[in-house]
Amino acid sequence: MNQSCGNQRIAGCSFSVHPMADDFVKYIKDSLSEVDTTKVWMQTDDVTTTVRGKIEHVFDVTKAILLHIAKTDVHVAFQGTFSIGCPGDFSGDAYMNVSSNLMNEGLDIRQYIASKFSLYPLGGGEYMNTIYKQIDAMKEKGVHVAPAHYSTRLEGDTHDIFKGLEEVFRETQAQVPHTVMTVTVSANSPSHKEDLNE
Ligand SMILES: Cc1ncc(C[n+]2csc(CCO)c2C)c(N)n1
Repeated sequence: MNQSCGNQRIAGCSFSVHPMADDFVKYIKDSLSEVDTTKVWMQTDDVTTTVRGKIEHVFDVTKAILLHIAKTDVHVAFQGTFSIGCPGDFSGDAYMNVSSNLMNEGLDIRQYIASKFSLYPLGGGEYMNTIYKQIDAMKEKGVHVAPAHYSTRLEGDTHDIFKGLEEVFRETQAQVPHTVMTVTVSANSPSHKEDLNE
């Protein structure tokens, strides 16, 4: 299958948001319709939404959907699987021949989140070195980094964390044929003592 267009491969994220509110359907539907998704291929079903396109737009859209819900102060969980180079994926040319300027940069709010991410560099050799290098790199990106079982915990502002995750994903995918990264986020949790909005 054709995985590339020009010299960029198609990336994607399959994700769910879970707003902890009685009217969760409205939170989900509003966020999906109000965020600008014109630069990604998008499909929603009862389990997840999948967005596919250039790396920068996949991260821009997923971050914007999370922020759109979190800015209302509702407690929301996000779970996403980012992937690039999947042998089964194919390129949607319309979404690769777009400019790199982001469609949702205007969401200029500070939102504290706690997060855990796991990186899976596939098809390369020294996968643990790649992972350790990227965890170390994360420590230079202005977010709090702590070890966790099977993942690495990140705490900080949503923009800083998503920027860090995008850089980790981008650098890893340049080194191995197939990269998968899972990300779990909790925003506005009653467990959070620190909140950058206050
Ligand atoms: C990002 C995202 N996409 C899809 C779902 C699945 N889902 C659960 S309730 C609902 C609205 C009613 O159809 C949908 C689409 C989700 N949770 N988060």
